[in-house]
Amino acid sequence: MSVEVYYDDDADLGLIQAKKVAVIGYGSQGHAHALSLRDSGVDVVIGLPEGSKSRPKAEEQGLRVLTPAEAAAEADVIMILAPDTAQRHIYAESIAPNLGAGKALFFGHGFNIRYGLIKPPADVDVAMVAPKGPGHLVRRQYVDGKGVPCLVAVEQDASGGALALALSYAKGIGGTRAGAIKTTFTEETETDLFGEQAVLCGGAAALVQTGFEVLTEAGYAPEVAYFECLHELKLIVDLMYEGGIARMRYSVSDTAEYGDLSRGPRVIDGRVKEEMRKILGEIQNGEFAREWVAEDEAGRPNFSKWQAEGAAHPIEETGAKLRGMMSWVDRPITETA
Ligand SMILES: NC(=O)C1=CN([C@@H]2O[C@H](COP(=O)(O)OP(=O)(O)OC[C@H]3O[C@@H](n4cnc5c(N)ncnc54)[C@H](OP(=O)(O)O)[C@@H]3O)[C@@H](O)[C@H]2O)C=CC1
Ligand SMILES: CC[C@](O)(C(C)=O)C(=O)O
Ligand SMILES: [Mg+2]
Ligand SMILES: [Mg+2]
Repeated sequence: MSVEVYYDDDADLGLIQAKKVAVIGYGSQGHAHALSLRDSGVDVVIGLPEGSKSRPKAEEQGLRVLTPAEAAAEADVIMILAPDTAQRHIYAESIAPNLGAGKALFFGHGFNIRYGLIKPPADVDVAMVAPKGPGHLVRRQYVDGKGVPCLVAVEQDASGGALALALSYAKGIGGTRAGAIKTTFTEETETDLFGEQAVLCGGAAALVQTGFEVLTEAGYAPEVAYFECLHELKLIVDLMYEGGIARMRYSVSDTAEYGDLSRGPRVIDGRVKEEMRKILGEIQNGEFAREWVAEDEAGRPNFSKWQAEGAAHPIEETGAKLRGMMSWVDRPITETA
């Protein structure tokens, strides 16, 4: 199945420059979109509740901050970049009363549309510009003249120009420098959730922690285990990022490559693949979404417990000590890039 990929030359920045954009939320993605759109010549206003701790951060960057309702009322394009679990409440209270024909509602991830938590009226454009990377790197890459690839999708095209507007927005945050792939809200939501659960966040973190545990429980030094299982992973993944798995295999020793080819499939075996399929099934049938919404409504008891357990894992203490000796590694995340 071939996909359509759009680059800078396929997108007209003038379309988004002609609109007023409200970015609701000023966290990981919100600050990146707002600052990069502003630097791309777009009129941006931020929507945050009174008392939000993000307000001073946005104001320090010279951005105008209103309440979400005021920002939505002023804007032609409303991009919701608040947490997925908060979006339906923000939409009901602040955005829906300020939507009208000719406006566009944008998302950075399709969760609320895919699972029917937000149902916009038929007379507005509904589109998505979803960067395939963490917000702080979206901003850092934009500033460095690079870009993080995006997925773009149109759920409702009331104006007839929703895709062109989404591509224009993607250009404004650097996405079309790397490539914007046209997809659907369903494909973005399901693949994004699968990727972060099974591979990028859940799978990778569990792999690293388990490798560290196996080595330290066998009596090896935590520092050696940290360098082996976490620090070097970035260097190995950098080679994959630059030239695929083949380039990583070209660069490592034959001994490593033989170990990779012969032992890798024993670690990530048929049982792991079957579990990945189950996880995908829970995403597709809505079970994960229902569980996550209920967990959030209950005050996130499991989330908080697991978060604390992760922070207390011995790999964190070892890593903090070692990273403290490498000033170039411990690069703080900022809201300005
Ligand atoms: N994190 C990422 O890199 C990626 C995220 N996405 C998607 O982008 C969207 C935003 O995620 P992310 O950037 O992680 O979110 P964050 O958790 O980083 O952002 C939270 C921001 O939203 C604000 N906020 C919280 N509640 C409200 C409210 N009721 N009204 C207005 N603002 C509110 C917070 O303010 P305060 O400081 O007061 O709490 C903060 O500024 C999600 O849809 C996510 O799936 C997509 C790709 C990658
Ligand atoms: C991988 C996690 C992510 O999907 C992302 C940075 O792309 C997210 O939701 O934060
Ligand atoms: Mg993602
Ligand atoms: Mg995600």
